[in-house]
Amino acid sequence: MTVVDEIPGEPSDTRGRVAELLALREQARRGPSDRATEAQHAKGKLTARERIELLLDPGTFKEVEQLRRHRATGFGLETKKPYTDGVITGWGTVEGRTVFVYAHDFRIFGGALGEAHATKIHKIMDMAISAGAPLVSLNDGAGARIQEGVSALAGYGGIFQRNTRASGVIPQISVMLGPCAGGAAYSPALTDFVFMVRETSQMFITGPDVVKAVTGEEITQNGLGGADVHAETSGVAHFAYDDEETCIAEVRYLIGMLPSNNRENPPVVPSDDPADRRGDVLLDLVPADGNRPYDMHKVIEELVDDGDFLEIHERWARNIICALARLDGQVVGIVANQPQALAGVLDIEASEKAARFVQMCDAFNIPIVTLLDVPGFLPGVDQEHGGIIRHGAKLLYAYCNATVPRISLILRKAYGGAYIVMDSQSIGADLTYAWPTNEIAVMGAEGAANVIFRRQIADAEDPEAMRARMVKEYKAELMHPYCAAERGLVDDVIDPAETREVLIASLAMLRNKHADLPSRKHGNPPQ
Ligand SMILES: CC(C)(COP(=O)(O)OP(=O)(O)OC[C@H]1O[C@@H](n2cnc3c(N)ncnc32)[C@H](O)[C@@H]1OP(=O)(O)O)[C@@H](O)C(=O)NCCC(=O)NCCSC(=O)CC(=O)O
Repeated sequence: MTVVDEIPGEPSDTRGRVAELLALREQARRGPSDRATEAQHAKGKLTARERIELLLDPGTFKEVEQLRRHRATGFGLETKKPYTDGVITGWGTVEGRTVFVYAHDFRIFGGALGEAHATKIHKIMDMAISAGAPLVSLNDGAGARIQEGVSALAGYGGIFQRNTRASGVIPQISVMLGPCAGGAAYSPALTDFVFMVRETSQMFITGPDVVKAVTGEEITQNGLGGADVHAETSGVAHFAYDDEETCIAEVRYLIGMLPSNNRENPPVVPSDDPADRRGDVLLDLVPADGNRPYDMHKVIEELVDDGDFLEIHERWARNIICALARLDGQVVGIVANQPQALAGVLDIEASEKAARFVQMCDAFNIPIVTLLDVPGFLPGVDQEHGGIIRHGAKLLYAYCNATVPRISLILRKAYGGAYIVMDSQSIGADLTYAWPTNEIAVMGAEGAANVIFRRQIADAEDPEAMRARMVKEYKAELMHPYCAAERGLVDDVIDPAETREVLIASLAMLRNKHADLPSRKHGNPPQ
């Protein structure tokens, strides 16, 4: 196919030229063939343009480089030069705010990335960075375009470099809507959020065939890198949905919670939910007995505007909850231990999950509210050998580095290192509150008594009675909020029913907080 073949006749005037342009545009818009579109639909997938229509406000999409074609030769490429080169790029709006987008067109070379395709993506990324607006990638591509060899690989490099440069400057959201292998999987890993759709999207560095050849393991594409695997086991995906429509609707919802760039604050949505609404239900929701589990989701629901929150990494590392929500219309990031999963302990995965979330909130001017009910870090050989020290340090580092408003509330227990890590006053929380059920201590009473009263217990006539007495004494002496309150380590002990009002008043006070870190190229965070 040549350009000349496609231009009808010899247009002699401007109207003729415009007709020619419209014909070319229509050809680019339609894509390769109806058969290819039917094949895409038959796989349960939408086309790139249908996806863009779902993502953006109706009629707002402005396409860039629609008439771009590759100039590669060899392997028959010189006769196959489709417009767009397999990726549709441009911008539009989501709820009236500018958003940039690129979408692989699987109908063209399986959405595989060649040189022209890559440079289109580079351009749209540069535009998004310059304009200070979020970038959404709708991924459905087979990785590097094999026929273009090293040029395709270099094209990926340019994307990765821009992803990294844009990190913390504009929100970057990757939506996985097809098989994404090799190079196609690295870019999403560099972005802020990864969305996947069950059954139709996969991410892996090497596919099942290579895995079988190298390790002998037999596995399906979904078993290796499907949405559930990445949302529950690897943590690569933040969100997983059953269909593309729901997935893209949730992307729009997320964008509504984020600022356009790191120089703006997140959008405020006025709320009818009264700022001083009491939460008496909290008095029964959280048992005073520190060993009894409860669902922290219900606490969050009670505190935030209209009970509405968006949980990130909902099914990975469930012992910690990370969510975006609004308090009196202002977006906040909530980090909360979940006593219902592994007693809310901090382990390797929970530390990694929360560290990335805290970092994201800090980058995008989202105040952080931390709800503590944590028995400590998870002991065990697996955890130690897996590097709990450096993974736990990631969370510590993220909090210590965060300059956004930070408020922490200790609901019940807060023991040892986990207490310090979860945004204690000593690592820079702006305000710390405690409920009367709070217990801040180096460790739980039983463990503490066994260590510090070991001799008295061993020498006693009735060791068990002595142990019980010592535990009781330790609890009475240390395990209540007033030790911390007396030392100024919590700013106030509050009635749980007043928590929403206290948080909202504290956030209002901190709205104009400004803090600078020491001048440096960048820190060297634990990895
Ligand atoms: C992505 C797939 C699972 C999709 O399978 P499907 O059965 O749905 O579709 P399909 O195989 O018919 O492919 C659709 C069309 O896309 C073409 N096609 C597929 N992969 C291509 C590629 N990488 N480069 C160029 N064209 C490619 C096919 O030839 C076909 O063209 P036509 O329609 O003309 O017949 C499979 O195509 C696949 O495994 N592709 C190879 C993936 C890969 O190894 N990529 C390189 C990664 S390495 C990399 O990126 C760098 C690195 O990290 O090392």
